[in-house]
Amino acid sequence: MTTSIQGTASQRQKAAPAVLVLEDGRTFRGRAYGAVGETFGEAVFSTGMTGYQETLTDPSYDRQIVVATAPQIGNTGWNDEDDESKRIWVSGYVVRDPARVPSNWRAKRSLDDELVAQGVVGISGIDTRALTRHLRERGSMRAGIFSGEAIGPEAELLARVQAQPHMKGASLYEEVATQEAYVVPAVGEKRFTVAAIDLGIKGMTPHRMAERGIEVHVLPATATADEVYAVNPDGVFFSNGPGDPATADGPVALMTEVLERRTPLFGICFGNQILGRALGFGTYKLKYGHRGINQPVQDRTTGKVEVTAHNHGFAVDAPLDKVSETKFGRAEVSHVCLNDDVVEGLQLLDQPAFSVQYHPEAAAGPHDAAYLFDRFVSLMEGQRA
Ligand SMILES: NC(=O)CC[C@H](N)C(=O)O
Repeated sequence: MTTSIQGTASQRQKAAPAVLVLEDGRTFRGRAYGAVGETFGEAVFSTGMTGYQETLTDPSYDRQIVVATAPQIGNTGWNDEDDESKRIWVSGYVVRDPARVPSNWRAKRSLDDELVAQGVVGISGIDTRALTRHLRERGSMRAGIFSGEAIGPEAELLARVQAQPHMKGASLYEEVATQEAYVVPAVGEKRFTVAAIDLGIKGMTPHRMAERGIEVHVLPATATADEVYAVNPDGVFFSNGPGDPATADGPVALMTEVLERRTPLFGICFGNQILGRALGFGTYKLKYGHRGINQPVQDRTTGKVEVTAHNHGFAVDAPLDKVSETKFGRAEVSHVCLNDDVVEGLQLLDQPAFSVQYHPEAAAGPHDAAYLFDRFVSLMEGQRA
């Protein structure tokens, strides 16, 4: 049977006018979507055709206004199963054509209603193709969405957007990470224990480990090495997370201790950038980043190409064409994005540690990269042997 939800929140609010103001002065006028009010963040575009529920609840999107390039959003409503964390983290949502009647067997409410319930301000009815081309040409930039009574004179709105902090230099992981440690039990027989440092972890990540017999101890971003080793881990994991990796000095110091102890290590996204830094590489901000679920990546260790899920605005600056000597031995770029040659993975050759810039947990996204969790298991098995 199909559940359909009639009468969305924007219909109830009679779609108040709304405006998106970019920091370079470009504006887009549309209608309120979700909560009515105002919000600020870095405007970025995501090319995923599906998976908006996972995108909106991914903590790595903290303080970002996400533009959906897919023109129709909300068609499958909102369910009680696909959240990647406890709440929506995007600071704003920009869509072209919201579903008037969402329909899916798992839907419990409309996306619009969920945005209202969580107080997330959005805008609909704008030319998202023109906006995306603008961001691609000029780069991701600060923006504000104003709707209803929040719409004031444009010069004032622009001045407020321009007064917002930049994403470069933003330290955000502590504001999204858990305060309390918790355990995700292994599914079936327990084979390994992993300490997972939560810098904005997505729910699917411990789940992908748990289904491989791993008991996952998720620890706060501020965990110390003593707290990590108190769980007696076979491996340590560093999660994805929001903000500029150049600010993550605490996690870099913790990872350095883990590397010194030669504990098997795996990092995803922010975790890859932290490994880059721990090895002595720099990080930099991409012009408009990679966000979507169809990005081609080559695993240079096997030559295979995989289609992968991405959400990153920063990247590691490491040489693609040679093995680097680091303080933890030889390191190489293991994965590269075939669209633009951005570093998508790192691996150490003299000790068990690796990371990827993209999302093998693939929520939402293709499952091509799930083998990386098996690689982590192999490293832990190797250490025991
Ligand atoms: N998903 C992530 O972990 C993102 C990492 C970092 N905040 C970036 O934008 O590059």
